Amino acid sequence: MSSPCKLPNKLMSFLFSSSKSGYSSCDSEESSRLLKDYATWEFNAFLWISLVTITALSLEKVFKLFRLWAKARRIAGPPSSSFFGHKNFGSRDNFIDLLSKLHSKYGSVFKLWLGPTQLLVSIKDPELIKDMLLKAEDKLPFSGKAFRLAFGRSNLFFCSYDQAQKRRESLASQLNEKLRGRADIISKDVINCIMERLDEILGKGSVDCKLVSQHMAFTILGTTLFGDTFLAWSKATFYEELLMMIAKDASFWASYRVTPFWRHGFWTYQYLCTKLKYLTQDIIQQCRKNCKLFHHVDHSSNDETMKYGLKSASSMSPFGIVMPYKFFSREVDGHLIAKEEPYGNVTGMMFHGCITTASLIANILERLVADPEIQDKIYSEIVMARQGSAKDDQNVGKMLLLLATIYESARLLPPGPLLQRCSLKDDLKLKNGVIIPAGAVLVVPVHLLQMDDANWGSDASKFNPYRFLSKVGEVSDSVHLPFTEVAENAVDHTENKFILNDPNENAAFLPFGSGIRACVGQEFVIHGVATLFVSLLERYEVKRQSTPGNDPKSSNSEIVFVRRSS
Ligand code: HEM
Repeated sequence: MSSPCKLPNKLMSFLFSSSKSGYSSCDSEESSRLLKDYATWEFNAFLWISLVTITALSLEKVFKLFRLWAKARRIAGPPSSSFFGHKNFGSRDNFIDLLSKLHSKYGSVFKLWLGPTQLLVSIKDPELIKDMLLKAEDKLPFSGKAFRLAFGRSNLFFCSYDQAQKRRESLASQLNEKLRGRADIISKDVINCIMERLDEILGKGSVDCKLVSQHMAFTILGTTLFGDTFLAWSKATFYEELLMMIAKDASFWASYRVTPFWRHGFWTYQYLCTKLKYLTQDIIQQCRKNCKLFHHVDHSSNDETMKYGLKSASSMSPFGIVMPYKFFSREVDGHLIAKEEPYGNVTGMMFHGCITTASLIANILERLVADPEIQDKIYSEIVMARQGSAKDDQNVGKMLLLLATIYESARLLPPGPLLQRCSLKDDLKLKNGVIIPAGAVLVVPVHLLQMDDANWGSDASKFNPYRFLSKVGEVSDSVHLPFTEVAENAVDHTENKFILNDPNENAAFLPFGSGIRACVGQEFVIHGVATLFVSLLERYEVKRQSTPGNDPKSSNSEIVFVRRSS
C-alpha cells in the first residue's frame, strides 16, 4: 500500500491524468481505491487529533484541579465534607449564619469547599476586602450568564474585566460629566411626572410602598437612558411589568449548568425576554427618530441660538444622560462592538438600576416612617436650603441630613447577595500574605460587615444618619467630600455646623461595592434619589397607616402620603 503522505499527490496526479486521457474501468477501480485510502487516512488523522486535544484538555483540567487543592490547603477552613456532589447549605440566611460562625472560628479569611472543584473564600476584614476588591478584576461567570440569557450580549456586566472595562469607562465618564455640571440630573419634568403618577396612585386608595418605589426608580432610570422620549412612550408600563417578571426568574434559569431547553417554563421565559428585547428596540428607535428631529430643529434654530446666546434646554433633549452616541454606535472608543451588545447593555442597566434603586427608595421611605423626627429635620433642611435659592434649584448638596439618611439607608439595606469576585487567570496575593488560587470564588458577607459593631460602633444595627456627619473641626483632613463645594455652608438645626463624611472612607461601607468593579452609578443614584426626596418631602409627609390591628412598628404595614399644606 502506498505511503499515506504521498496520497494527496498521487490523487492529484491521477485526477489530472484522468481528465486528459478519459476513463477506463481499471482507472476507475484505482481511483475509488485511492479515494477510500484517502478518506481512511483523513478519518484516522481526525481521530488522532481529537484524542490528543481531549487528552491535553483533560490533563490541563486535572492539573488545575491539583493546583487548586494544593494551594487551598494553605488557607484555613473546614475540610471538604464530601468529595462528590454538593453540600446543602439551606437558605440564604442559613448560609450567612454559617459564614458568620466560620469567621469566628477561622478568622477573617477562610475557605469552604462547595464541591470538589468549587472553592469559596470568604473575607471579612475591611482592609483585606479593600485590597481584594482592588486586585480581583473578574466576576463569576454565573452573573454574566444571567444577564446574557435574559437580555442578550452585554459587556457592561460581563464576568471578565478585560471585556467590561471600555463600557464601564464610557458609562462612568457620561454619568460623571453630568454630575460635574450638577444641572438637571433628574429634570423638573421627570420629577413632575413622578409626582403626578404618585397622585394618581394615591387617588386610587392604598399605597404599596414597594410598588411605588419601583415606579419611581423605573421612571428615573428610563429617563436617564432614553431621555424625555421615555415619558411619552406608550409602552412604558408594559416594559416595567415585563422587566420585573423577568427579574424574578433570571437567577433561576441561569443556575442551570446546561441550558434547560427541555423545560416548558424556560421557553415561556425566553418568550418574555424576546418581547422585552423588541420593546427595547422600539424605545431606541423612538429615541433615534426624535434625535434626528432634534438635530434638525437644533440646526435650524442654531442661528437664533447664536444670535441671542441661548443654550438649548436640557429637557428638550430626546436622549437621557447616558445612552446616545456611545451606546448605540457600533464603536466605543475605537472598539467595534457586537450588534446585540447595545441592547444587552441598556436592558441590563435598566434591570440592575431599577431593582437596586427601587429597593433603596423603599428602604428610605421605611426609615423615614419609622423615624418621624429625622423626617421633620430633613423637611426643615429642605425648606431652609430652598430659602434664598432659585425655585427650581435642585442642588441637593446642601441637604446634608438627607444625603446622610440615604447613605445610612443604603448601609442598612436588607442583605443582598454576597459581593462576589474572582480572578479567572492569576492567583491573587492578599496583603496579609494569603494566596487565593485562580478560579476560587471570593465573597464578602456585606451584611455582616455593615452590621458589625467593630466597624460602626455599638449602635451598628440602628438607624443613625448622624454617623455620616461630623461637626466642623472634628473631621480629619483626609476626608474628601463628594459635595465639597456646598458642604461648608451646611447648618444643622441644632445650630452646629456639620459636614458630610465621604462614606467610602469607611472600608466597611459596601452597598455599591468597591474597587475595580465597583458600581458605576453610585454618585448618580445618591444625587438622583436625593433630588427625588426633596420634591417628595416638600409635597408629602410619609406616615404609617394606622388601621385597627395594624402593628405600627411592623415594616409590612402600609404607608400613607399625607399632603402638606402649601
Ligand atoms: C441604589 C442603587 C444601586 C446600588 C445599590 C448598586 C449596587 C451595585 C453593586 C453592589 C455592584 C457590584 C459592585 C462590586 O462588585 O464591587 C454594582 C455594579 C454595577 N452598577 Fe450598580 N447599583 C445601583 C445603581 C446603579 C445604577 C443606577 C447604574 C447605572 C446607571 C449602575 C451601574 C452599575 C454597573 C454598570 C455595574 C457593573 C460593574 C461591573 O461589573 O464592572 N448601578 N452596583
